[in-house]
Parts: sequence; C-alpha cells; structure tokens
Amino acid sequence: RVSVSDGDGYTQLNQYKLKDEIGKGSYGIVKLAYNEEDDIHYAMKILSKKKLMKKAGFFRRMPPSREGKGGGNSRPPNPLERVYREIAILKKLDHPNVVKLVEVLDDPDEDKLYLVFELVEKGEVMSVPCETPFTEEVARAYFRDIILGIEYLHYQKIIHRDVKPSNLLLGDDGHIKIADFGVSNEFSGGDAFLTNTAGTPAFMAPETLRDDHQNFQGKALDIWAMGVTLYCFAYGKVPFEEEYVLGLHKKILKDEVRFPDSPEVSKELKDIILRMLDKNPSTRITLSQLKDDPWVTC
Ligand SMILES: COc1ccc(C(=O)/C=C\Nc2cc(OC)c(C(=O)O)cc2Cl)cc1
Repeated sequence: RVSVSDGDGYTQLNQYKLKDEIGKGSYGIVKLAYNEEDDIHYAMKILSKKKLMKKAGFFRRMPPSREGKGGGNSRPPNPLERVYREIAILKKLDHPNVVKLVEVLDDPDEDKLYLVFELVEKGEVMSVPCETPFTEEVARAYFRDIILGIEYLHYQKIIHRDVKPSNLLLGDDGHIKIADFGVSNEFSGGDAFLTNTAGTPAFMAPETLRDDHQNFQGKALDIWAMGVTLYCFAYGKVPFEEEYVLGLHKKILKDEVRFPDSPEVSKELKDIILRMLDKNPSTRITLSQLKDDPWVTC
C-alpha cells in the first residue's frame, strides 16, 4: 500500500514528498514531508523494523534456557509490539501540548515504518548545553505548557519517562508540544509502580538508580525530569553531569543541586527547581502543587 519511489533525489511516499532530515536519535530519523494533497508540511518519523529487532537483541542466540527452571519462552517481548503500543498511545492523545500523530504508513512487506506527525515548526526548544539559556519569562511560558501537557498525559494514565528539552518541540505560536513516547509507560489505577530504568541518564530520578530494587511511582519520575528540564532552561546545562554513567548515578543520588552564580536566577525559580529535584519521591512536589507554585503563577 506504501508506494516508495525515488524521483530525482527525493523519496515519494504515497502523497508525501520526503525532504531534508530534521531530527535524528536512537529511534531513527525524522524528515520534513510535503503532502501534495493538502499542500501542508508534516514531520515524518522513519523507523526500521529490522533495526528495532536488532536493538532488542531479537536476533541474538538465546542462552540455552534451563528447562528444569521452567525454561519456557524466555524471549524478550517482540520489540515491534513496543512500537505498536507507542502508536496506540499516540493515536488516543489529543492535546495542544502533545504532538499529534496524523497517520501511520506501515507496509507489512516493507522494512520501514512511517509515522506522520503534525509539524511543530521550530523543532527542539533547546539543545543542551546551551550558551544562551532562557529568561525567566520565556522559561515560565514554556514550563506552563509542559505542566499542562504532563497533566494531560498523567490523566490519560501515561508516564512519559523521557521529558527533556530535545523532546519538547516549539511551534511558530510560541507553544511547546511534548514528543517521543518511545519509553513511556501506561498504567491503571492511581499511578504506575515501576521497576525498570528508562529514559536519558542525566534526567533519571534517584529512586530508579538505587540498587535496592524497590519499585517506584511513575508520576514522580516525570516531575523529577521536569525539574532537570527547568534547570536546563535557566542555566543551559544539566544539574548533574559526569563523564561516566556510574559517576553520574552517584551524583544524582548524593549531590546537592548547585546553582551557578550566573545567570542571575530568582529565589522563587531556585525554590521550585529544588522542590522538583527532591531526592525523596514521596516528599517531591506534585503536579497540582506545581500549578499553585508562586513562580509558575506569578
Ligand atoms: C528546525 O525545524 C524542525 C521542526 C521539527 C522538528 C521535529 O519535529 C523533530 C522531531 N520530531 C518528532 C520526534 C519524535 O520522537 C523522537 C516524535 C514522537 O515519536 O512522538 C514526534 C516528532 Cl514530531 C525538527 C526541526
């Protein structure tokens, strides 16, 4: 059903003319796509099924399963299921601060899987590290959008788990849309109870790094990552950085948050960052408390 044709230098996919690459990550690439039918540009995320299978170690020989211990099917879940679950999540989301999935082009005979999203014209809101962080007014406007987007996701029983500036897209209207549900978790009941680490190391909450393997609540993980993100908006860099990941984990678990002397940042902004970067998830600020915070409401 998906007709791929290589014209003079560009790829045509059904009614979409693929243009330059506008995004790239562990997931694959994102290309600008022009829809000839409605004369509108879209963002086309291109995934390779083979790459997804390989990444999940699907083709790796399984260690001989010890029959005696109920060997059973000890295979990891099919990584394509992960993508199809992500697509199912995306299809049910409809909010001004969440990216909009328009359609999926998936030809069973093709290796590639195409996700068509509404274009968020300015792309990533900030690439970290950044020499020119935002003023508090700009950071506040963006942060308000993030609060509304995350509140909507938690209401839809979804934990994002990878909130960070590069997953926050800025539109021409100056508003933010949250993107990339590649590691998100759906839950039932009041909150998710998780045990796996996921997301981007510098944005991971301390409770996910403790080796006492307790399970931890999902919503508080997004709050922590929102705190790291707001710190990036204000200072252009992450609060805990270390060359090696184990050193980074130690800092996230042990180090106090330090605020550089410049740029000048108000006490209110420092206070809200500290409330989100509370290492104890049960005393960490909640979304509804965030909405009433003096820095957010001022
Ligand atoms: C300079 O102008 C630019 C305009 C738009 C972009 C852009 O869109 C980039 C990534 N986009 C996305 C990524 C996603 O995941 C990783 C997902 C998702 O899976 O939710 C959705 C989208 Cl849209 C870049 C530059």
